[in-house]
Amino acid sequence: MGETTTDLLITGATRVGGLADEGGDLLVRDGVLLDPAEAGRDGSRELVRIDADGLLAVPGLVDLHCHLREPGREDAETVATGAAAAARGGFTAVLAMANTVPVTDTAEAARHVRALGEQAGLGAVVPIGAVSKGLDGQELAELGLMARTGVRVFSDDGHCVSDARLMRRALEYVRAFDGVIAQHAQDPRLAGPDACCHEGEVSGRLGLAGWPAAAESTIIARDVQLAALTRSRLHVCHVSTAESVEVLRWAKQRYPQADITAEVTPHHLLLTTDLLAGYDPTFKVNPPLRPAEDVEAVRAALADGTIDAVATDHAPHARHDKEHAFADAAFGMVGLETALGVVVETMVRTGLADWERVVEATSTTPARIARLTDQGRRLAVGAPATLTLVDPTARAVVDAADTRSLSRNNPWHGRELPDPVVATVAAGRLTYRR
Ligand SMILES: NC(=O)N[C@@H](CC(=O)O)C(=O)O
Repeated sequence: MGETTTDLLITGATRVGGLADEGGDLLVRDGVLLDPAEAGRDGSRELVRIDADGLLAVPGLVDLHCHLREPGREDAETVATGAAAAARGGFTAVLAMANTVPVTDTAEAARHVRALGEQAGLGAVVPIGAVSKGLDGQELAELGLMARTGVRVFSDDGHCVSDARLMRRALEYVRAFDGVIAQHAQDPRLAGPDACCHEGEVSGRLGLAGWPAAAESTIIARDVQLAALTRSRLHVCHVSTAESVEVLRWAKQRYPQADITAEVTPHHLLLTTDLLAGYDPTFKVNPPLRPAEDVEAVRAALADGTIDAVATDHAPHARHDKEHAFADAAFGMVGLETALGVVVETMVRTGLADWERVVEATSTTPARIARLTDQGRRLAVGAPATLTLVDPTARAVVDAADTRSLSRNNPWHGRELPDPVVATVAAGRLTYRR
């Protein structure tokens, strides 16, 4: 962050992250946290104050998994609008999935996404590199060249790396530069090409083709063993079933030499497959919404650390891709602006997790998985001024039209949820203020 002439003084916040003893005032200058006693000492600097009495100050949120659609589908989202939605959601860094047009499968494509994020200036936009060229699951993409531009997370998300040999080679390859393979675990051979929801009682009643839960957990069972074999880093995207949780719990114990992590989305923490009864394609998502037993299992897994992190899988879609008969509509739902609210609703209000665990799951741990050294840091003097101010009690009714995203495929529309994010500061810059 460059030199500025304005300081930001945040007063009265409660810091989460074992630092309450350092007091609630925070002084931000040139992208760094300073001793608040310095505030106002240098008369040449302007001082902007934020009264944060009653608020929590947490390290800025980091999203391991979102779709920003640029290049190629700027009608659904751009890096700038996605970054604005992220800032409003309390995020100071987001990782942008590779399934753009063209795919982020070269060093140049990765540099382009990063540069678009820098232009937007609303927090870090970090490219995820494709595992396979064109996401076609056949040949490895330029993993090493992308790594040289700073890419550490590789994923074919939207597609499973279903070929076990390619998956093994990808895991072996990324070890050289401490990369991680983020897998969309779903065996494409276990369901037909028409699968559009969870296979079970609801899909049977509605006459829709489904994916069995086993399509997810069987791939995870394979991949954790490949991670152990290669002593590499595996991250499992959007875990959605009870069996997947059981496999992960076993694998983390069984293979301490492997570095296995997993994420869950906000929507899989709260929404169930019953919502499909009205055939509303807003609720069509991949992996699909599951029965209540699965929702309960992923919540418990997030609480006990079997699932390490929350990631949004923000998947904006233009109206003309989403407003179709259920079977024909695009998969995905937006989620950046509501993510923390859903986590508070499902984990904090239920007593399953405290704010320390929320900070771990939404900031510290995702930053570590993505190797972002200037994110997820304790809010202490000398650390990067990258933080989110949170009102732990505020609630609001979600309005899909009230958004910084270009898309409206919002499954929370009309629902009352916690509305915690009051302000976001990314590398010293106020990127959102309510
Ligand atoms: N998560 C989704 O439902 N959609 C994702 C990709 C995908 O996983 O299909 C998208 O890019 O739209």
